[in-house]
Amino acid sequence: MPAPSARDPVLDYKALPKIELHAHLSGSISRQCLHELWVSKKATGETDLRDPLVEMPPDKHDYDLKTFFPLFSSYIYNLVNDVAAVRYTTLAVLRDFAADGVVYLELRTTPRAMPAAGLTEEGYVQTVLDTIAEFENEQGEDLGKPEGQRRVGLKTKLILSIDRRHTPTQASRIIALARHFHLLPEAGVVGLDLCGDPSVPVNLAALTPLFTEVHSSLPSLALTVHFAEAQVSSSDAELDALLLDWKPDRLGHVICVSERVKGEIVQASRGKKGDERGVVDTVGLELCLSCNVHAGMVCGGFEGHHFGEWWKVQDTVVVLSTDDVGVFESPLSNEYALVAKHFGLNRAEICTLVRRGIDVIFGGDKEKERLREILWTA
Ligand SMILES: CNc1ncnc2c1ncn2[C@@H]1O[C@H](COP(=O)(O)O)[C@@H](O)[C@H]1O
Repeated sequence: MPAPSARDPVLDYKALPKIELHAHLSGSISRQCLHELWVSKKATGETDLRDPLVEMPPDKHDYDLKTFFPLFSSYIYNLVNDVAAVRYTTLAVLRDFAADGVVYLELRTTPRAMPAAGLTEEGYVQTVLDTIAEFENEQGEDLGKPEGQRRVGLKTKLILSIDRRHTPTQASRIIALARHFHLLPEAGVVGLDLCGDPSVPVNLAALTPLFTEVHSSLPSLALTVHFAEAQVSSSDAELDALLLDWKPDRLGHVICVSERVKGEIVQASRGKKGDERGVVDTVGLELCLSCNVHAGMVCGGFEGHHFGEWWKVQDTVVVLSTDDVGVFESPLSNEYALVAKHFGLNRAEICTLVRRGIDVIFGGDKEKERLREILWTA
């Protein structure tokens, strides 16, 4: 669809309908939402944590890989610790993405049991899926509005994350959950992810057979992995196993890659054309500029980001993503503004960049069709 203001050379990045494919649920909760949750828990004596606005001061974005991961294990997970909190924060995250003009979201989250609240890992996933359904119903009411006042709705699918810290038993349980929820009629879960602190060694010997098995027995369940996020997680052994044995459909971050590995990525992408799995036919690269720059994961600021190297490569598809908008506070609309500013993309190139993302979503052909209709062509 052409943009309502197609002749205006200045793009309204918020109004631009966008695709977000790399967003961690717990990292996408805004400070304000965490604060509201804290206020209500404090009032009922349910928490003795510090105010999130003190713990994560507004405008502090320079979390590096050492200070970033403990935010979850030592703080956010202790605040978001029951069904009501998961529901409240998930709803807020969905509303924030929708308000920023995101029309298709693949949200990822690590299934987390909350024994004190009587919640199992399965119950956690069910709660997130129920909240997505609730949000979509809430949006549905918008369809009753007269034409011209309707928003294009946000459609959300879920990816289940396995953390590098997980034992093979935990990983097997999450794969089984993904399989279960993927096979339900609504198929709310569309993929698996490998995430977590890159400084934690990943147990490739144990995980590789698990991932290759699910890939071959349930090809429609797609796979994305955090790839070469830091030097310490970029050995040849790790990158070769992830890329060549696991055969992921998308790669997150892709920072510390040698020329040889870059060539392998392009080859893997070309190889997908004839891949009988056919979830996507090109490897997608989920690139998160603000996160990488603020966390000091790349050198040379925004201009030095490897987006500049990849976005014109025809054999792969780059999808701009936010990673953890709650922490780094750069919404997807701003990520597009940043690439326009630092890499000189014009209006047509931005629209093309967004539309190319359609090819690497995990959400199926019907959703691809909807996106082809609603994403701007110019
Ligand atoms: C710097 N970028 C990143 N690299 C690797 N893993 C990341 C991440 N950002 C977030 N996570 C992973 O996502 C979890 C929080 O969301 P969920 O509880 O799953 O919804 C974190 O604990 C971490 O394992």
